[in-house]
Amino acid sequence: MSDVIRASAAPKPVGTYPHARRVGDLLFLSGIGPRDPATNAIPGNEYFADGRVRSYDITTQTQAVFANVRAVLEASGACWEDLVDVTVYLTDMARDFKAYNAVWAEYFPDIDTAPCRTTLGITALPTPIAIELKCTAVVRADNRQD
Ligand SMILES: O=C(O)C/C=C/C(=O)C(=O)O
Repeated sequence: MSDVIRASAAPKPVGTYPHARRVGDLLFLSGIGPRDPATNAIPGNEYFADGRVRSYDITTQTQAVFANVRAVLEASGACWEDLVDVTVYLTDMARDFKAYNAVWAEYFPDIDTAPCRTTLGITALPTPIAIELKCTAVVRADNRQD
């Protein structure tokens, strides 16, 4: 038995999958990117006239994806500190790792409370984004809403 989470403050999924599923204390988030929840625009992207991405700002996208993760956590009755495992997908590891890693350090300054992390370089994501996160959280007992 699991609870389906739909987060109104997070970008609409691009397919038939929920923002998250809660199974007991475990919370599994779907992969999520930096799309703006209100406009669906991708922050930090600039485009050619034909719609291809001309340039992007990985710092802006990393901050935006963290905001989206936070929105899903909050809609699930969880919080930032509940994150235990994060897989990060980057479409250009060589270009973007350093800047993304610096934003990560701002959001998770303390190694003793930061979630586990794995960063993977991949060739493409379903929308023209440069970063996507796949997160798992354990909702603390004093934070549970049921
Ligand atoms: O949220 C996005 O912009 C793109 C992410 C999509 C997926 O993770 C997916 O379709 O599985």
